[in-house]
Amino acid sequence: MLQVNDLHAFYGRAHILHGISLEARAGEVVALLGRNGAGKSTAMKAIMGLVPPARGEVSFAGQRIERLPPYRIARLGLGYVPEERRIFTELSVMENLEVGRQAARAGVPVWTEEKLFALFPNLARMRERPGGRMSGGEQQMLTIARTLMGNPSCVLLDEPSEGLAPIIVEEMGNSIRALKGEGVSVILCEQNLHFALGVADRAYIIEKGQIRFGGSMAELAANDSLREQYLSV
Ligand SMILES: Nc1ncnc2c1ncn2[C@@H]1O[C@H](COP(=O)(O)OP(=O)(O)OP(=O)(O)O)[C@@H](O)[C@H]1O
Repeated sequence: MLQVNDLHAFYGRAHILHGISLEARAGEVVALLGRNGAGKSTAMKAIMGLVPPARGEVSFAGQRIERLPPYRIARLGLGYVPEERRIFTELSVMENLEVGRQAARAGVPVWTEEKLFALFPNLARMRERPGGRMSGGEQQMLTIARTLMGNPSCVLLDEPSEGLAPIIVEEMGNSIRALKGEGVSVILCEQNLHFALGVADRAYIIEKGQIRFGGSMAELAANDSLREQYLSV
């Protein structure tokens, strides 16, 4: 589905990603874990072409994408939800969703507003509400729902649980598990190991722009020293 091989990226002259390699298979939820500033967001931006990769390969749905502009990558069916929620505050929930609509893609789940409301029941109760009058958690769900309106086969979620109340974090976890149930692949950046353990099939740990671990959640849960060394727990 998505394969990253030896990816390097810079901000100006600052070398941030030092050759990361990772993959997400079809229908898999993969967590990219690491402390503040480890390079998680940059990895997602480099995959999406928002920070042009200096070296390395990214393949998505059988195609090389590391030289494509972000809008072409998105049109291939790779969705991206950045850390900062970018909803349209003046537009209603329904209108925000409409903005994300793309044509159906063969072999990929097709989303309608009603199907999304089943995934995010909170949103169903506020269809006409302007985005600016929603809580942070609701806005986060709306951003993910809008991305799904593009019928992606894989979505990159940058810290979906960040800043959310515990009950909303739980709902977010349910929604991500349901997404997987629909066959959508998910790669999520997280600092919250507990959240990742509840939703992901596999994890990578990134530190100083390098992958230090790749394995199952069970391996990670069993390895205290790994968690102490690289994660804020
Ligand atoms: N626009 C930028 N220009 C220059 N340096 C940046 C920029 N954005 C991030 N960095 C630096 O790149 C490194 C990796 O940042 P990145 O945002 O990818 O980390 P992260 O693991 O996602 O952490 P966080 O959860 O805090 O966003 C950090 O040292 C950060 O200071």
